[in-house]
Amino acid sequence: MEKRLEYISWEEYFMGVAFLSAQRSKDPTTQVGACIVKDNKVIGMGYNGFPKGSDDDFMSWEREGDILNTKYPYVVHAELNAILNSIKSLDNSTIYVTHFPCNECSKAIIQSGISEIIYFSDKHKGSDSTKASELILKNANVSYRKYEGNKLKLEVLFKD
Ligand SMILES: Nc1ccn([C@H]2C[C@H](O)[C@@H](COP(=O)(O)O)O2)c(=O)n1
Ligand SMILES: [Zn+2]
Repeated sequence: MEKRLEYISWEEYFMGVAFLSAQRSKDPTTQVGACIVKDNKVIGMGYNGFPKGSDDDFMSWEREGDILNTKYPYVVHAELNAILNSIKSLDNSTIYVTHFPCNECSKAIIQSGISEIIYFSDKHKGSDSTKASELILKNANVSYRKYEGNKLKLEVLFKD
């Protein structure tokens, strides 16, 4: 029998895990996922959400109004969750993210030892946060590039 040819590439696989992780997010507007990989093994995953133990029904997902009544001061970003959830040293690892990291996450990525970022969306390109990320990542020699896989959709069928 010939080997199966429809298998997905490593890049498609790990970006797929990042997008699957994003599906755990309860943010009604933007779901972000991250997957940290070393030697082709997943060593951390995360998605954006309120801190562990927070009462989801008490917290607000608002985007506007009094800052203290919005989600922004409280939500833990996907990249930081992936770093905090990781199971071993992140030195020279790669983080796959559904969205280009903000400047706060970029700082955490640099400090954790991650050396490469592969992102899918850069919809906030040109914003101050993205500009600051680009500057600080370049300065710290953390490389970043857009996803280059062919797949833009992966179907996961639960079957026998
Ligand atoms: N690097 C990032 C940037 C943002 N997020 C999260 C934080 C929020 O839950 C959401 C953005 O919400 P929006 O302003 O689009 O309503 O994305 C993240 O996890 N990582
Ligand atoms: Zn962030």
